[in-house]
Amino acid sequence: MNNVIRIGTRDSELALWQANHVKDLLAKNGFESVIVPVKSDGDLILDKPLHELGITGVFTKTLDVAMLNGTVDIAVHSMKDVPTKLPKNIVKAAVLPRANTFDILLHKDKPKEFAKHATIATGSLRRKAQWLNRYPKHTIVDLRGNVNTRLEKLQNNDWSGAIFAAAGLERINLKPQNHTVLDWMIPAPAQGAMLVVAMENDKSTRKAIETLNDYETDICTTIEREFLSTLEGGCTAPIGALAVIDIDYVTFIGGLFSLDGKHKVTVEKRILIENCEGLGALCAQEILKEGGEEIMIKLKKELSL
Ligand SMILES: NCc1[nH]cc(CCC(=O)O)c1CC(=O)O
Repeated sequence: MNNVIRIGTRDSELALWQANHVKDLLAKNGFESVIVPVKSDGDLILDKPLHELGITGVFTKTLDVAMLNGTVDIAVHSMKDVPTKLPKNIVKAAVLPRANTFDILLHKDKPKEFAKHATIATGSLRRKAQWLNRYPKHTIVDLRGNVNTRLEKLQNNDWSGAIFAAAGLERINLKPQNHTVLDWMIPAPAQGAMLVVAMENDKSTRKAIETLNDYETDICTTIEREFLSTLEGGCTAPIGALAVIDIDYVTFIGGLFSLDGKHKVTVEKRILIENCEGLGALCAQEILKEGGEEIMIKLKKELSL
């Protein structure tokens, strides 16, 4: 490594905030770094097809390529966007302390009761399935784009509300007036956590980045992502998982939903942290046994996973 760590990031407001956050934390620990926004896949050329390098993530592939090409030393990601299997030669260098894990609903009308025929916007199958499970008569419309784009679309449509990750809104300093924290909705595995990845053989960079690792967030997100990978759901399937540590215990809740929200299987466990190895896989196995297998088979057909 040259002494200045090059931080690769996408150029959305949220991504830039996260990269700058890592830069600040590194500075506190005595490491100099510089932000390198990586724009589009267009100008990134590799000598092998992406799948041969194990690159699969829609949100992360641009930065993976930049790292493999040596344009940047590390990449900062919203951890929930990162496929559970990292590309060849790229490793987890640190998991940062977690922010708010919950989803929130932003709505135009007063919170009270949701109208019988509310229309809720979200592009996430996990959010859609859980919303329809709770409010079967509501309509879900698709909403995509980065956080700013989605907020704009909410303003310009007559939807009752739209669902966001609280962490994303808080990071770009948006505190909307009418909102409801959806504490009943199981978040995406690793929601609210940031992952810093580096090249496996870049020992000196990894040593610097490791100083940022948060032990508890690392444990919790490992369990959640193990749950996800055991279910073989990928990052788009309607699967939620949340592990929380209090003192010596970890409490895990995981759920698998059918796309229409009609079927759900959930699992909840509380165990001593020292016994938590394999907890994610164990809970996934339980889900599969208790009806999850049928949901997964149907899902894989519907999503062509
Ligand atoms: N897939 C988009 C995405 N990736 C990470 C965040 C927010 C930060 C986080 O959840 O950790 C968001 C926005 C959202 O889900 O509303």
